Amino acid sequence: MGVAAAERCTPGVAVPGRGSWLLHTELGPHPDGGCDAQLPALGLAPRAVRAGLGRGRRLGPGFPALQLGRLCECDFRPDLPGLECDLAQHLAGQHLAKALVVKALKAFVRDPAPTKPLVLSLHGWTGTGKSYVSSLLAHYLFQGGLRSPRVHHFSPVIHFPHPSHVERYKKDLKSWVQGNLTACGRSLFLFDEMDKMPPGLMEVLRPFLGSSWVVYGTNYRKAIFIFISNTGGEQINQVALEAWRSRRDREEILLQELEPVISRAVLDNPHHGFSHSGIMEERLLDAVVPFLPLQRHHVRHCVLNELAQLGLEPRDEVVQAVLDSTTFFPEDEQLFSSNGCKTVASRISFFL
Ligand SMILES: Nc1ncnc2c1ncn2[C@@H]1O[C@H](COP(=O)(O)OP(=O)(O)OP(=O)(O)O)[C@@H](O)[C@H]1O
Repeated sequence: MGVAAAERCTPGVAVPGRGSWLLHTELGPHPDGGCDAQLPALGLAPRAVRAGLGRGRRLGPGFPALQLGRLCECDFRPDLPGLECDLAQHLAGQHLAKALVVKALKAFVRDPAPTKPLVLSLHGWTGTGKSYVSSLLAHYLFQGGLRSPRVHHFSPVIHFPHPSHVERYKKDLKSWVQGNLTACGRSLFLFDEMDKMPPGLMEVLRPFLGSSWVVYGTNYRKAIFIFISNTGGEQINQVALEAWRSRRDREEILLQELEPVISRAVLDNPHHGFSHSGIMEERLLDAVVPFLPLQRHHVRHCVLNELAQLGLEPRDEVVQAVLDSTTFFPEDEQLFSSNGCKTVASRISFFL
């Protein structure tokens, strides 16, 4: 998107950082009845509706399956132009992530009957925007954004399943996903800290991510799954560093260069949730999304974003103070921010 288009965008939205990533649901389906709760009012049994949707046949006069599909969109209110604008204005230094995410979502959202859920795996160094992009997706896809009852988070750091309890957690995780999808097929699942998952846990997700017709009587093909991890971050940084050393424009870095190194890093990491899950081997990921390390001018962009969020004018002395207090690597070139833009917000409040 050109600058002219970006200037026409609505102002950036307040996107809560990781600190406000609250868990909506304990393991188990969301307590509100979801779309199915609306169906008896129409004289329809949820099970019959799902069966009808599955076979694509009419359920009665005036209720073709597709109409019912729309009725069951819950909080799903996609605003892709809004997302594109926000990314163009506020996401710094991530040309590949921006293009990939928008392309994948456009294709998925426009398809009234997707053959499989959308599955994205985000990879990169700390503070480069993975959670930020996920929260923007939630905001522009679901009314209520991260707080929508259709947006579900799972983090091993919060749930902290002990390795010896994996079998029990597998059952819980399966019924959590299944229950939430039964309540609403249009659900977003965010799996954070994928590199800290106990081995074997993610295996239970495999049936939900593929293109099987129906699993456990639930239409799950309209769901979106996002997996987040730092695995592959070092390898992405290395490719970005080599590009810089050979004076290649950062925007010339191609997905084809990064995808294989990320996949290798994931497969080589026994602590990554995909390890032994079959998810990568069965090619259930629709996109591996790389996040590049952030340079000085990207951190500057983050500072300006943050000041605008606070309703403040850009102030050179604040921008400079934040940049001066940020550490960069590698030691010789001082090129990439050690923690991306992660500490920008807290540093600004210190220097204001
Ligand atoms: N590329 C970016 N463009 C604009 N702002 C960014 C970018 N990356 C990070 N930020 C800012 O920094 C904050 C922290 O980033 P975020 O939590 O998305 O990093 P992350 O990649 O998920 O890190 P981690 O791997 O440590 O979880 C964001 O809320 C956002 O304000």
